[in-house]
Amino acid sequence: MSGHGSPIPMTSRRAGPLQGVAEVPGDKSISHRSLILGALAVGETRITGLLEGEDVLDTAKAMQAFGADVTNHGGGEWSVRGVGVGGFQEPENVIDCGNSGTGVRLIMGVMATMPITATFTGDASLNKRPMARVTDPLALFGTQAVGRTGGRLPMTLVGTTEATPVRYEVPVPSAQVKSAVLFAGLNAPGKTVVIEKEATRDHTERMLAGFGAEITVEDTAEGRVITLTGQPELKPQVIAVPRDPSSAAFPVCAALVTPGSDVLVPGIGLNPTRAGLFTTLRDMGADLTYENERVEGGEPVADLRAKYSPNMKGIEVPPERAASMIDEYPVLSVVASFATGTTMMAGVKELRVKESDRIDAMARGLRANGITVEEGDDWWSVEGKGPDGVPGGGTCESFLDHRIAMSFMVMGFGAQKPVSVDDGSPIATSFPIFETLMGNLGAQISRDNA
Ligand SMILES: O=C(O)C1=C[C@@H](OP(=O)(O)O)[C@@H](O)[C@H](O)C1
Ligand SMILES: C=C(OP(=O)(O)O)C(=O)O
Repeated sequence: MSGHGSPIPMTSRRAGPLQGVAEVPGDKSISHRSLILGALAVGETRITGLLEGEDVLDTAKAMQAFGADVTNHGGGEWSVRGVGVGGFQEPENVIDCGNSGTGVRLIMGVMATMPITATFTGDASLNKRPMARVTDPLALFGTQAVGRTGGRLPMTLVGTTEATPVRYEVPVPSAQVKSAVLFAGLNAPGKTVVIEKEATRDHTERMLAGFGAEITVEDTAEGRVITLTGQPELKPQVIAVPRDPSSAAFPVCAALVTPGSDVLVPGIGLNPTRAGLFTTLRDMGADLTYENERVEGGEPVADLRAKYSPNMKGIEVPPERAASMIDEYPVLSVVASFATGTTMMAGVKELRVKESDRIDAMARGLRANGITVEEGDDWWSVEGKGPDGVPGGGTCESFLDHRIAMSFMVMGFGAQKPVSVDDGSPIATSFPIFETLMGNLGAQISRDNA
């Protein structure tokens, strides 16, 4: 859990080129779902490459509290002995999901249609985030929720004993909301239907099918229509978690803005619902290539090669691409600072309800480093200073948000003066080896404020 220890100030500065191979950790979204679906299967699911970041470790603890048997065998190998759909026991204590929106929202969905009561909490960041987007559709199944004003954590959910399946059109582009409804539908008899107007990451659909659930996805005029048949027996799986494209974004973007760099980031999942950043960087003129393209575990995968790219141009990022790169806008805004011209990012209101208000957090930090930023409710734009024109020299607040902290570290590698963050401790939620990995490529990060 982040935010419970002392803050870790960090500073990054220009050093030589970044070179070498960056083996980023396992995908966070798939790691959460591997533990949760493993806990709902009958028998033992084995997982390799699990992300051992704080967010996922909190989900592992939660699955244990609900009665699954979760074992860490070391070296990223885990096993989960599940209790079957509907089989969770009532936890004896409050479930603390730390910094993780994905963890808390998915787990709320799972327990919502079981005859148990559970209370959820998180850190200062998670306890500010909206939960009604999940508890509203869960109420349609018959689940009751009582939380703080505005639908905030801590919050108690009383699972329903008589779930009826629902048909729900997700009002915001959110894979967490979609997944919570599908997971609740698992223990409702009959067909639960979820409709999303814009496609969001589809790991839940793919993994439910992999665990043996009956699930169909249709592209219609209404949007993506997902139909799940409730009360399946889920079969335990052997899962190799692919490396996280959202973590790969950091060494990739660092290489693009650091003179002389050439970095290989192997084995990155390029599921189209996740790969929007890489398309955008290529549209900007980044020297980013896909090598050794292949299919692994049913997902497209490639080795990414990123080289210093002094000729990038600002672009208008297509709003319809937002969901496929939603966590990557902070680091994209850093790359945009090193491009020529303006980068416009629209249709991104969801950025305001992440671990921090990411438009506000980035705008403040970018301005502190000499960059001009404009913003509206659901858009923002960054004026590029060119490859060698980013002043730097600022200290930025990370607002308990790992992606804000890592983005400003990337800025410092290419800026004229060092860039600092007040607290890099949240980086451990999703990318615990970030400092070591960047250091091995030749980057300079120190634990102090310049
Ligand atoms: O389902 C998931 O694993 C995630 C969904 C996204 O959140 P939203 O559903 O709030 O868009 C994303 O930002 C988060 O990092 C992971
Ligand atoms: C938004 C994120 O995570 P979560 O919603 O799970 O806290 C993220 O990792 O960028």
